[in-house]
Order: sequence, then structure tokens, then C-alpha cells
Amino acid sequence: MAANGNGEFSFGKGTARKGLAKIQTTLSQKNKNEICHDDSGPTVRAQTIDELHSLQRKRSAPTTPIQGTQAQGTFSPISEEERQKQQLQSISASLASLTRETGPRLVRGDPARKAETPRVAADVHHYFTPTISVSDSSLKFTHVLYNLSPAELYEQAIKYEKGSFIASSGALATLSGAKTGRSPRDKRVVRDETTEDELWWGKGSPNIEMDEHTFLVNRERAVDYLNSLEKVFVNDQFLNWDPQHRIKVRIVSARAYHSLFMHNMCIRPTPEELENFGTPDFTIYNAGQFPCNRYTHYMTSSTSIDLNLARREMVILGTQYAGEMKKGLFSVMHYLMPKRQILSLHSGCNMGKDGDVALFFGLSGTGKTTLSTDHNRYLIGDDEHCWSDNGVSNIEGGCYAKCIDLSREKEPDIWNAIKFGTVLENVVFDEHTREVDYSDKSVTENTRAAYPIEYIPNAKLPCVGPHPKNVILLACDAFGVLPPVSKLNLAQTMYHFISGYTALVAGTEDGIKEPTATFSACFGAAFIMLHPTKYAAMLAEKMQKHGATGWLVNTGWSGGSYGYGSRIKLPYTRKIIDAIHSGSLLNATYKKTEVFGLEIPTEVEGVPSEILDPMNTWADKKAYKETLLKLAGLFRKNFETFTNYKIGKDKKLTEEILAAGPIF
Ligand SMILES: Nc1ncnc2c1ncn2[C@@H]1O[C@H](COP(=O)(O)OP(=O)(O)OP(=O)(O)O)[C@@H](O)[C@H]1O
Ligand SMILES: O=C([O-])CC(=O)C(=O)O
Ligand SMILES: [Ca+2]
Ligand SMILES: [Mn+2]
Repeated sequence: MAANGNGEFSFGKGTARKGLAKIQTTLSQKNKNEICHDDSGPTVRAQTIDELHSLQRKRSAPTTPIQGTQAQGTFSPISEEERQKQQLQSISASLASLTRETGPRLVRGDPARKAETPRVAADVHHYFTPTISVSDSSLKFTHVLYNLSPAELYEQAIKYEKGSFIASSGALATLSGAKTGRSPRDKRVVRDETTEDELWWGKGSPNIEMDEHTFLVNRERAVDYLNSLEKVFVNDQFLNWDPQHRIKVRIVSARAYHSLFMHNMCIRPTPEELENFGTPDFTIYNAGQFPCNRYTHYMTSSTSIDLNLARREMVILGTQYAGEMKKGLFSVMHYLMPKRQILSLHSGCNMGKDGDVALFFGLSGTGKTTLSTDHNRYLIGDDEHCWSDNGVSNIEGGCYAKCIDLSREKEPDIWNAIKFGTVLENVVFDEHTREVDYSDKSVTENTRAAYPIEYIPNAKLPCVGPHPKNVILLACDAFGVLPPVSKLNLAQTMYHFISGYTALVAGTEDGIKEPTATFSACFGAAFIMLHPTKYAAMLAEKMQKHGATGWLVNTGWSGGSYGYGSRIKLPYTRKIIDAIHSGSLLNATYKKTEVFGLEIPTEVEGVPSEILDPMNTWADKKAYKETLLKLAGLFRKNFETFTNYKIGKDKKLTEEILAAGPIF
């Protein structure tokens, strides 16, 4: 093989030559110094070590030509320098204290590499209007690390963040700190004249109120903290693959881990899109290392995640768990999208070769990521989607998979996605080989991998698809009484969607250590902003209009409750899902279960028939019946809060939904 001068390699024509072809160097032999040297190759063109280092890194070319300086005589709308200045001004405006004259002084680049920062950055302070009341914070510079690449973020993390390591797979192993799951009780939403009427407040609602003033107190705390740092990370990215309904988000954070996480989880702009980014639609101030002040009104712990819809801002204090940013933005989408008649969904989504789309609803740990990541289908997304008149679109640009007990055999695509660029949260690894032990729960059960969706080989890019054909409701039933699969009519689908039942799997929400039965409206009460019946009505309308079939799949226990039975084997669940996708399950023979009135198939290819009716798997039939009635009672009690609401325009549907629950 030889270099042909074009940077390509090819085998020499005369294959008669034995062994490897001689590698030709492109450097001319003429200009070499007449100094004694060994003949292993030419020497570098640098006089000092600094010069050598400067050779190593080539400045990225501007993605659009700098008109006016390069293209002589062309009208120059904006120079590269001007563009960078505008970017910094925009970020400075984001980071401005609301009580001082101006935003902080910003420079681009890593403070540790002052000598290397581009000239434009060093000059930037000239562009800012002088402050009238000079404070210490306006005298210092805050360095902005703007949309860094994964490689740069790796370097930052490894250099400056304790607990950051390169795992043997190439992923960045990191720690999220004291919090290893979300803190839903510390979420606050500003209640003002608008949100007062629009949002869901009170019992069962995730929206715990705070006033505007308190929000500003926390915002100031976060902004002051961030500005006090030597450097902050800024990500400008998008949400929603539907170009008509794309949202621009800015995330300001203090950790490379957070910046890389969001790089992976949000949609990554192209260089051209970044140049024209302009003002973000929504901004997150993540000051997670810094606590909130517990003397502040409404604060019940040192953690606070505050959402202000009017200001389009979110403030994070006292938790470094990155999922807060992901799910905080999801909450925002649950507000913005329904305003545009678009349904936002806590669901996974994939598409078959023939274009058949399936949604996978379910609470945390029920299998959205696991089952939507299917080697035989195109992945549209694993967790957050929109369903509009155009079809479905993923909100995110990445996936966030649970890693506990991850195995190469059972989840090969997720396993292979854990490589360079992926953030691995809170996993344990061998201190020498850096080999991850996915069974180790020493830090938490809620170990996670965040990777860009392109890391899944059959990702559907762009992440959009036609209207769903199947709507699969996943429940991880710790009681072990729900059948592995049931076919639902529309009223039953709505009943189970509003109920949002599962056994919460340990760890994702802070403080939960064992599976416990839980109900979470729309399979995501922690993130919805409007009353659940609003989303339910939209889902019913869309399912009806597009003829989608509902299914309830229990990915939880069989043969007894948690502690007695065991979790349904993933290969069986996959077979069930295959039969739903292929349409074969639609044509199966069904029988109706008692109490829940669920239609269960008598046979599914590849699944032992005796497990399809859970009663068969319990040795103690009396215990089964008691447990079934206990769960039915919990369903009924939970649904009481919804009995006074009308769902959609249709009174008939509302009555049918109320009748679709357990009868006993
Ligand atoms: N029968 C089964 N079906 C689905 N998942 C199973 C099954 N048995 C075990 N599991 C495990 O359960 C977990 C499901 O987690 P998954 O990441 O898919 O949750 P999720 O619904 O995407 O939650 P989140 O919203 O928190 O991301 C995985 O660790 C998977 O290996
Ligand atoms: O938000 C998280 O931490 C993970 C997640 O997807 C969920 O809980 O639904
Ligand atoms: Ca998931
Ligand atoms: Mn989720």
C-alpha cells in the first residue's frame, strides 16, 4: 500500500513485488538542513516546543467563507469576527445579572490556554459598554467554552472534574455527585396570571408553585455562581426534529460532563445552523454544584429546579444529575407543543421496514429504550416524541439508556453505542483496565449511558416518521398479575394511559430503593404541565383518526409478586413486540381476563403459552386472586381523581373510559 499523493492509499500496480510497498513521504528531501541526522524521516518545522504544539492543532475553517476579506469586492454581511462578537454578546446577555448594569465580560476559550486563544477572543472586551458601577464580577472575565466537541469536552472533564475517566470502551465515565436520580419534589414552576389558568396545579400535579420574585432570587444565585467561575460551558442546540416546530435551547453549565451530556441528548446544529442561531427560545442555567438557599421562600431542601415559562428559563441549583436538564426541557415541550395542537409523549418510537410506526409508552425502567432499540427496526427515538398532523418526531438527538446489568447479548445495539463520545454515569469500573462492571450498583442502580442517536446503527435520520400504527403501553407490574400482553380497545387504552401504572424501578427518582406500585398520569406525570385529560383527549383523537391499535405489555413480574416470581424474560417480551409489529398478534385467538377485562392471546410465537395467562404461573391461586384484587383496588382508587373530567368532546368516550377499568 502506498500514499498516492492525494492522501489516498492504494496497492502498487506491479503486484509481483514481494512484501509491503515502500511508504513514500511527501516532504521534499531538498530543503533539509545539512546537519547530521538519522534517516528515519524529516524533522518537524518548529524551533520551540510551543511552536511544535501550535502545529498540532489546525484552526477549523469557518464553515461559510468570510466574505469581504477573502472574496474581494463581495458585499460582506457579517465577518467571522463580527459573528463571534455577536455570539459572545448573546451569551453575555443570557448571563447578565438582573440587578447590575451589564452582563459579565466573556472571552472564548479555555483559560488554561490563554496564549493559544484566538485573537478575536482576547480583544472582545472592547465591544462591551463600560460598566457604570464597576463591581468585582465585572472586572473579571468569564471564559466561555462554546459548543465544544466531544474530544474537547473529554479533555476538560478529565483534567478538571474529579471522577471522570475514559472507560475501556472509550466512553467517558463520570459521577453525577450526591444525586443519582431526579428530584421531583424539588421542582418549582412560576405561578403567574397565565400559568395559573393554563397549568395543572394541586393534588397529583408535578407543578409545585413558586412566585416570580423567588424565581429571580434563585436565578440571580445561579447566574452569580456561574459568573464567579473561571469558565462556563455553553451549548446552543435544538429540540424536535420536525423543522416546523423546532425549539432553540441554550444550556449554560459549569461542568464538561453536563455540556457533553446535552451535546449528546439535544439535536446538534450544523455549523451553518449554529452561525444563524440567534436568540435562544429557552435557556437553562445549570448551577448544580451550588445549593439553593434554604431560607428562600418555597425551598424545602438545598435542591431546586425552577421553571419560568414567561421568561423561558430554567434554573438548576443543588443537583448535578444531568437528567434534570433533559426532563426539564421535556416539561417545557409538554407546555409549548400542545399549544400548537401537537401531542408530546413520554414514549419510545421505532419504525419497521414497511414504514409501520410503534410508540412505546411507559414510566422509567419499563422498557422504552430497550424495546424501541430493535435491530430489525429503525429507531426514531427512545424517550420523548411529538405527534402532530405530520406524524411523529423525536424531540431529542440522543438516547439515555439504563445500564444496570447491561449485557452485550441481550442489548447489543445499546452495548455497542457505549464508545467514544458516550457519557457513562455513575458506573463502576476496574481501576486498571477501566473495564465497566455493569452489575455493580455501588454508586446507584440508576447507572446510565447518554449517546447520540447516530450511535445506533439503524437510527432513522432525520428522526421523524408517519402516524403510528401501534401504541404499546408498557408496565413493569411488580405484583405479577398483569398479563405479558393484552390487546386494548380505545377506551381501555385511554384508561391505562391516564392511569400510567408501573412498579417504579429502583433509583431513577431519588429516594426510591425498591420497586413499588405507582401511578403516573400519561406515563409521565412528573413532566406534564397541563391536566392529564388534555393529553389523553389528544391521544384518543389521534389514535381514532389514524386507526392505531393499543396494547398493554407487562415487562415486569410473572409467577408471583416481586420477591417471589421473576421478571419476564426480555427475549419473550421481544417476541411479543415482534408479533405486535408484524400484525400477527392482531389475528390471534383471544380470551378475556377477569377483573381487568383484558383481551389476552392464547398463543404468541416464541413465547411459552402457559405464561400468557398470569394465573397459570402462580402456584398459589388464592394469593393470585387476592393480589389481583389488591391491584384492581389501587387502580380504582387512583382513578377517582379523574372521574369528574370530560375527555375530549365526546361524552360517550368519557363514559366508556370510566367503564374500562377493573370490574370487581
Ligand atoms: N422483559 C423485559 N422487558 C423490557 N426490559 C427488561 C425486561 N427485563 C429486564 N429488562 C430491563 O429493564 C430495563 C428497562 O429500562 P429502559 O432503559 O428500557 O427504561 P425506559 O422505559 O427507557 O426508562 P427511562 O424513561 O427512565 O429512560 C433495562 O435495564 C432492561 O434490560
Ligand atoms: O429522567 C431521567 O432521569 C431518566 C428518564 O428518562 C426518566 O426517568 O423517565
Ligand atoms: Ca429510556
Ligand atoms: Mn424517560
